[in-house]
Amino acid sequence: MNPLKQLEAFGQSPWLDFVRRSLIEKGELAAMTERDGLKGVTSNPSIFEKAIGHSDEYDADLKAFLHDGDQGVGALYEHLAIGDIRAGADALRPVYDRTHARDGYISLEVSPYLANDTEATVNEARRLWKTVDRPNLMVKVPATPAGIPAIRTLIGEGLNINVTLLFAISAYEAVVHAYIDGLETLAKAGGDLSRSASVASFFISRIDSLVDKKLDAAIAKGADKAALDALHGKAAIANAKLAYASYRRLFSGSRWESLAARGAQTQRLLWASTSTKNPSYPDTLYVETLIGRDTVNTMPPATMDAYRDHGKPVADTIESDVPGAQATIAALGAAGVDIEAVAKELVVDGVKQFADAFDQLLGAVAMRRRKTFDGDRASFALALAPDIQAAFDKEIEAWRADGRIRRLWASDKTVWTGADEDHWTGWLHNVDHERKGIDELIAFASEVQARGYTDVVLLGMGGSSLGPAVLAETFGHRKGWPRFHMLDSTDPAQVAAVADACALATTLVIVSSKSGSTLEPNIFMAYFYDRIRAVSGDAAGRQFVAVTDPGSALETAAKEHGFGHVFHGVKSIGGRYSVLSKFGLVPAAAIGLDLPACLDAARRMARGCGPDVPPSENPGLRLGVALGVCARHFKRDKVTIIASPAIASLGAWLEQLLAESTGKQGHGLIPVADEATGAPGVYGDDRFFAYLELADGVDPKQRAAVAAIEAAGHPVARISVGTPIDIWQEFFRWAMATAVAGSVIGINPFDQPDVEASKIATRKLTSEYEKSGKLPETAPIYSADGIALYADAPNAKALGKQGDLTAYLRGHLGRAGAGDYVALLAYIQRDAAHTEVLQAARTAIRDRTHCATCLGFGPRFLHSTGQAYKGGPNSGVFIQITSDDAHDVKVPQQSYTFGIVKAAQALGDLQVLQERGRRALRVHLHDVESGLRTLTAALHAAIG
Ligand SMILES: O=P(O)(O)OC[C@H]1O[C@](O)(CO)[C@@H](O)[C@@H]1O
Ligand SMILES: O=C[C@H](O)[C@H](O)COP(=O)(O)O
Repeated sequence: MNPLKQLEAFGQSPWLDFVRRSLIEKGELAAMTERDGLKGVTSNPSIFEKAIGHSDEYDADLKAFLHDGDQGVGALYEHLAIGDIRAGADALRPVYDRTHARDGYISLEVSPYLANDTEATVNEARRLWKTVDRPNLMVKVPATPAGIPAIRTLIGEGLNINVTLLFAISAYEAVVHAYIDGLETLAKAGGDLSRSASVASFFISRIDSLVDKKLDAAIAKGADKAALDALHGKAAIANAKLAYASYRRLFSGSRWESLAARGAQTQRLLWASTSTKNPSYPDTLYVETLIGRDTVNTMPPATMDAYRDHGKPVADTIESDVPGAQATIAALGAAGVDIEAVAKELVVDGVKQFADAFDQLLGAVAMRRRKTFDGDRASFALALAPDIQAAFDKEIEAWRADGRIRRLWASDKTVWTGADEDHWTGWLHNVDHERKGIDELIAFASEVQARGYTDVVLLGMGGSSLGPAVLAETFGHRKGWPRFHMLDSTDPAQVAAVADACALATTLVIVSSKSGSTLEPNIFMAYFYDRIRAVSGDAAGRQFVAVTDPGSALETAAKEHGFGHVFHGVKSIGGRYSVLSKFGLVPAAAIGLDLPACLDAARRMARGCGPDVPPSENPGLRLGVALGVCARHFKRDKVTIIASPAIASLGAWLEQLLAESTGKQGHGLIPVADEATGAPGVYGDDRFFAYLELADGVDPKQRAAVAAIEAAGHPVARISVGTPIDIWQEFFRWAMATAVAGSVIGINPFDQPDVEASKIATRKLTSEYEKSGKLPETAPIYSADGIALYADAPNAKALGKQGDLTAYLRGHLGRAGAGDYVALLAYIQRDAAHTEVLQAARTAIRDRTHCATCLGFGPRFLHSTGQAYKGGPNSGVFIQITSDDAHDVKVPQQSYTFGIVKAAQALGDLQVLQERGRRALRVHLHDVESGLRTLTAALHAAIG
């Protein structure tokens, strides 16, 4: 007779410790119930890892499931695992019915990540129970200190529970008490006790593996070899015998009898971990010795095959020689091996092992999901030199080992500095939310078209304007939709130029400010309202919409002026992360983008970076760790962004995200956007390169330049962006990367403490102006040919007295050394001509000094890179460029002009840079055009 079948006669049920789709689909599982008397199945994360991660049996199902719509990695895993569990349950259903709910179960384990959280375990078990929806499911819950109360609750609710990771008799006894308590609760609630089943999975081989190791260590240290050798391979079986004795004792007595009288089943001991790990032990050791009435032995296929082949069943071996078992445990104690301590260690290790396996499993699913979606078009690769790679790997492992990505998604502020970061993580979850509410925006888009707007102007600063600007530049003017303009400058010429470029009677104005109190959008709004009122009269307000956080002053003003719409932002999303909320979506709607497609792309990345995607497969996390590690450990903090021409505008958005988020407390990333790409030799060792290549718009020269940079050993992140719509993926990827880099660097990536300093200085200057009618003046350190130079005492001293402009500039640039960057901060109109000459100067400076270079137009950069320039590392050498304005423009209802505001902003900015001990020189041009020519000629001469 098949020895497996004989076990039944001895009161033991053989279960299979293995799951695989083909086993069920091909009918093998059902066949085993006949052939081997198989009565149940157990699974665990390691088993699913082997099944799903190492076979292609699930590929077709995964593809089909994804074909119906994008899913997160956790959902994909569950789809596959639950498919198997349901099919397995159905195959075992005849056994369940035949044994009247005593046998015929299949087990599915709750996520091992929750092993130390009672409430989360309870919720997860309930969810799985409901989802699987089979009476012969057992939910596996570990016997950790947090798991035991969960077991009590779940039994009380009538769920079938397989208690896993049991090693200690004390824990086992606590589990039995929890079971009996739970049954009493269930009885009180009128539950059917006879249909409620539970097993207590006592792990066997793992005990021997650890105890044997400890014995070997003791022998190596000089303990009595013969005595200790005799204990090898004995601990687990002895422990099991004592557990079985406890079982007999605990399921007796009046308390139990009254439950039994109501039909309650005992919670059987299930011997798990019964494959022998030490090849010198017989392969059927943990079957032969553990036969007992009312028990289960779950065996992996190899053990089952071995037992079927040469097993020799003997009844009640578990009850033989219990005094001998006690003596073994005592002898182990005398040898310094405390079995309770061993058990504790094994629980911790068991949770870790399953969590590690789960990481691998989810990683494998994530990889398949990515391949299914992206194919070869969208990819992400890091090229890191060996020393950086080693530090990167270490950090990645640290994130994996403590589940930091899950903590990040759970808004655990200790991932960062423990300040108020938990209040600022709304962007993590907002894409789904916006996707659900998309109809409101689609209706708004139809209204924009129906009203026949020719132009749309967005008024806003930093995070409130740069995302929309990327969209407008990337997608261009779409036929049948308004042309897009953006105003984020107080330069009077720029303010007027934007308004003059619009047909004001048919212009839609989007006033975009989260706080609603930012100076610039408010004065832009006043200006545009006046101008539009002049053409549209009292109906002017209808041409305006506001995007702002609920209850802001802007919302109040919008209502007063009869704005067409007020769209709300989300308070827990800071400005620079806000493109994934109405701040990006309202302008996107107004210029005619396919909103569902935008959000689907963003959601794909959000899911790809999800809490269930382990670090090895998580693209946002990997990028963030690379950025953080390079800055923190290798002084490679100049994040140089190179993007395909069609998506080049992403650079300005990335700048504000990276700089304002990370540049503080003397640390951070200095983004370098729109710098001409050069040969490897022009770059210092302080660079990190991010190359965003549009699959449909590859610039071969750029690609070759990046390849040369990579070959020269600089760290490079290569991101392949499939199509322009995929920039929505980049919005999420980089938001995640920034949050992660912030954690690695050790700062709060959601505040901007140093922006406020400039704002305060500016406010002081404008109120002084309102009182006195002028801004404070200091004497220049040099003045000639329509140009004046200003510096505070320390900077003036460092520069010394020089004969001409070129000499001053030479001296100032000479202060930049290895690891420094040079930034041109231009408070002039941002137009193509000005950009071109300043870019040329920038390239020349970079090529000559090998320093990273930045170009910012004021006041725009104040809400972007300005934070890092003041709060980040003191490695900047600044040239501030200001000018007289040929034509100034009045700010309605104020005593000041845009020119005054701009001048006050520049002065305030300079003051703060100087207070922070930055190397800063102000160059004032009396006439912008001729002054710029003189300045750039002098700059070229200074470095020539
Ligand atoms: O949307 P708001 O509140 O007008 O702020 C604009 C910008 O100013 C800052 O608050 C500070 O620069 C940015 O973070 C933000 O994007
Ligand atoms: O329930 C089954 C257990 O998870 C399994 O038997 C553990 O076995 P192992 O120790 O061989 O991993």
